[in-house]
Amino acid sequence: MGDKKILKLNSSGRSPWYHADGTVTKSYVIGVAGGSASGKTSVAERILKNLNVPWVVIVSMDSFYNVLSPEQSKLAHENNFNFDHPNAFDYNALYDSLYKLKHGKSVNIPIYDFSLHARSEKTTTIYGANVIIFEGIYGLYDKKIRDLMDLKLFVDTDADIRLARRLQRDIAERGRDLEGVLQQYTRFVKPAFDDHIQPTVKYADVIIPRGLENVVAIDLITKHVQRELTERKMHLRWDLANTPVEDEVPPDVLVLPETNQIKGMHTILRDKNTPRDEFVFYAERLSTIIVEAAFNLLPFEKTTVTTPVDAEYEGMVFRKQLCGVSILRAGGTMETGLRRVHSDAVIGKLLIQTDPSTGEPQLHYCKLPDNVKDHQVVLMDATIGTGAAGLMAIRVLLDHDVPEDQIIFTVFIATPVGLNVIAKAFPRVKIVTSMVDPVLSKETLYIEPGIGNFGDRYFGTEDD
Ligand SMILES: Nc1ncnc2c1ncn2[C@@H]1O[C@H](COP(=O)(O)OP(=O)(O)O)[C@@H](O)[C@H]1O
Ligand SMILES: Nc1ccn([C@@H]2O[C@H](COP(=O)(O)O)[C@@H](O)[C@H]2O)c(=O)n1
Ligand SMILES: [Mg+2]
Repeated sequence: MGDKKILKLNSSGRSPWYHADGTVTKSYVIGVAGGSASGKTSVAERILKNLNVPWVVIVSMDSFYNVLSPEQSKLAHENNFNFDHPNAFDYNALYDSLYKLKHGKSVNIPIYDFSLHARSEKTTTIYGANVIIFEGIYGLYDKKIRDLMDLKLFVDTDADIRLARRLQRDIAERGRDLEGVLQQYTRFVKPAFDDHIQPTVKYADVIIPRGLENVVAIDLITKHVQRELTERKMHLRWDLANTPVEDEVPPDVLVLPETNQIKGMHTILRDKNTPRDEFVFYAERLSTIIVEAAFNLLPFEKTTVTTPVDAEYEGMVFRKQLCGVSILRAGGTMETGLRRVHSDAVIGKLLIQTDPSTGEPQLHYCKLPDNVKDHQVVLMDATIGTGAAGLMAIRVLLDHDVPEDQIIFTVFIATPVGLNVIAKAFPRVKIVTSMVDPVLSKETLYIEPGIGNFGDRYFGTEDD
């Protein structure tokens, strides 16, 4: 079994947008170059904040410094290694990572430790992105890397201010002393800037004089990127205040017919006074019906069997492998239903937690069978509210090479807004829900009338 643990994702989310013809809307890549301590990292962070769109990541060139030999490491600790020469970086690894990210694949980015002059043990896993902000002194140096960029920026800050800031920062944050910073600066940093970094300004689309202070330039850049994202239809937000509300259920979503039986089960499940054992019974009964409906969408083949009276019966058989993937915890409530319908199904699990204040999802745990791509996947959650957790779960499945049309997403309740978010991003994923609830509260992100916290009611953890 493939077992990945993602400790913390230090970005504001992720996912490129997949189309019905299998093509991907590539991530929007912004390159930020400039001298050391010109404000590249600060500008990248400010753009990320001001953009206010989901799934923006910053990739720093520092993560791609070449690994030093013991001799080079010794020189580095004596401030005698040239970290400012263009050859100090691994451009191939950098290109591979940016290319993968731009095309919706996940990457592990090393985290650099300036005190050790080495990559730390930790890496950050990034699952694709809408916007990638790539920053570093040689951000615009390599042609192949430049060609991945949609927007190229150069931060232009006076040399004396750069030196003053570098002194302060490197002493406070990078374990250096005054003498060492000055020695490194005069010997390597300044000449490299003049000879190699400053000349890359010619590749920039926009020069930002004074970096972070230049509020007007940052504002113009932010607006430009937002416009570009809107044109590429990558403007979906988790902040529902700015999300256009869509009342219509997308045409391809399968909503179970509202029979008395379904309505009766919903009545029991939605009633806050329903005791837990009854809740569990009806949740499992309803999940069985939902999974049965999902099964009808799976590919069956014709087959012939012989009956006990030696007659032939022309029937249908499901020959594919089935994997149920529950979005923990609430998706686990559908597992019994899945097993009742198909006892051979293997189960995968994703722990995705949504920040209640922003509605933004984070992937914390991922356990999927190694060959998940060869399975028909029934993705299970209790509800689709904003659609954020579902989007991330689908993104993770695609990243494990599960074709989009091999995924069926099953839930008890969905909102029109969440259904639209998912259907637009992943039009070939089939969605099955037993009911659609009209309201998703913009304040609390609760579904109304809703069922309450499905996981808590099912697992009996309401008082935890
Ligand atoms: N406009 C600014 N005013 C004051 N300090 C700044 C400004 N911009 C950046 N800094 C500080 O200067 C240092 C260098 O900025 P940073 O963004 O790390 O530059 P770079 O990534 O280009 O090396 C950091 O300590 C940062 O907090
Ligand atoms: N081990 C290292 C690696 C790099 N540097 C210096 O960092 C500068 C690049 O980072 P910025 O955030 O300042 O762009 C570069 O000028 C190197 O001199 C280092 O000191 N030690
Ligand atoms: Mg920096």
